[in-house]
Amino acid sequence: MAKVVLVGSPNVGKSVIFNYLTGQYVAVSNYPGTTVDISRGYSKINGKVYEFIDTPGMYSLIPITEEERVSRMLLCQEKPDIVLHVIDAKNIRRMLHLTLQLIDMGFPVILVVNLIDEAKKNGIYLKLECLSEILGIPVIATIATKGLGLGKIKEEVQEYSCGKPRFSLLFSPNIEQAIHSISAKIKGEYGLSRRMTALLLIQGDKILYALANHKERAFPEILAEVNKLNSYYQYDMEYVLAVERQRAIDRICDSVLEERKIYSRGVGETLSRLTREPATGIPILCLVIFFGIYQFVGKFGAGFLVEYLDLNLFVPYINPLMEYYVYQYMPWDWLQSLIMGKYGFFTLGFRYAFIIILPIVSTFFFMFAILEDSGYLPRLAMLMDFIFKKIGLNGRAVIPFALGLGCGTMAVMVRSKR
Ligand SMILES: Nc1nc2c(ncn2[C@@H]2O[C@H](COP(=O)(O)OP(=O)(O)OP(=O)(O)O)[C@@H](O)[C@H]2O)c(=O)[nH]1
Ligand SMILES: [Mg+2]
Repeated sequence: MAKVVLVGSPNVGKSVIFNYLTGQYVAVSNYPGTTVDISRGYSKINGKVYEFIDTPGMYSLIPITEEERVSRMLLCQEKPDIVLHVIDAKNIRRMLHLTLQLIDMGFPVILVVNLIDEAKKNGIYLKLECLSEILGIPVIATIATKGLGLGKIKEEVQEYSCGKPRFSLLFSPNIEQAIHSISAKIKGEYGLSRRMTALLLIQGDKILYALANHKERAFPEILAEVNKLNSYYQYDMEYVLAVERQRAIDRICDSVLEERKIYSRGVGETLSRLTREPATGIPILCLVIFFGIYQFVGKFGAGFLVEYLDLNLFVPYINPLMEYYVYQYMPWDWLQSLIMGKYGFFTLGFRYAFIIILPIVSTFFFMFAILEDSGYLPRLAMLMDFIFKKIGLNGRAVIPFALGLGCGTMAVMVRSKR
């Protein structure tokens, strides 16, 4: 069965596409890091069954987060027949880094340029045939949320014959020289092309170092080559390679980015900027906490609704009805106290769940859904990033941190889900 893996940066629409291709449902949200583990699904295209695999978002092949490690391991171990690299059309300059790395890894890549609608809103138009021509791989434009272009992915998947991509990025001569001599010394199997294995070793990839140390007899010589190359440069090799790759990407983008009209900022864009910048973002955060959480969840949900349900529903109707039926038809004292006693099933269980927990949880999730779907949470994460960086975390930690003030279990659950 042919295996198709969806990879790409966080929040580019991989899971929306996966859901369409397989008819399954995996969580989709506008918060990066929604998918934290791999999901598998199957789809029949023209009578042939394909296995599709959704992966957690990854920015680069050199993993920093646990999610990136999962995706990288999957790519190396599962030997996919096709890799669907899903990218955000708005940020093509940043996104093509991974495309070039995937090509260097030796994978048959199909490039899915998603969020075309958002790119257009930002005045970004792309000549995708030209991009496909330069890279020598199929390039498909999609708007996943509207289902546009997704049928084309199925067509390309079944038609894709793994030819050699036309584009091959050549680094500076001394780097190419080091890649050449390290590749020649590599004898082990790592699920990557030799070139990519050498490139990762040059960049000091820890996972590969540990494996190569174990597998390669010539590891000391490989290490000597890496150190020699490092000594030519002032910066670490990951940075040097990224800069060289970026130059190549900029050249590609010069012929692919059709026009870049700067429209006057819409209301959405202005709001987005205001929520991200500390001078305005922190007062907005205070307003969200005061009105959204304190007034709406605290005063309205936990105060007004709780009291309203108790005084207008339970006290006049449900309590007397329950008392009547229980005392009338249940003659046993123990059963009466089990249901209606001070700590009874009705008194403490049902009544508390209905009049206390339900209004609080409903108003909280209602408010949370608004914050999530409006796109406020990723902006809050960006706003908080500079504070959290000081304690070795990033802005995304704001959610489990805030939840942890109320309930440790929730915080741990959210952390492990995102
Ligand atoms: N406007 C627009 N929004 C999109 C498009 N595709 C996906 N989205 C939205 O982008 C957000 C992210 O989608 P996901 O499918 O969760 O992204 P993902 O790549 O799986 O993200 P991670 O699991 O975090 O790696 C969701 O809010 C989607 O509704 C698109 O083509 N246009
Ligand atoms: Mg996802």
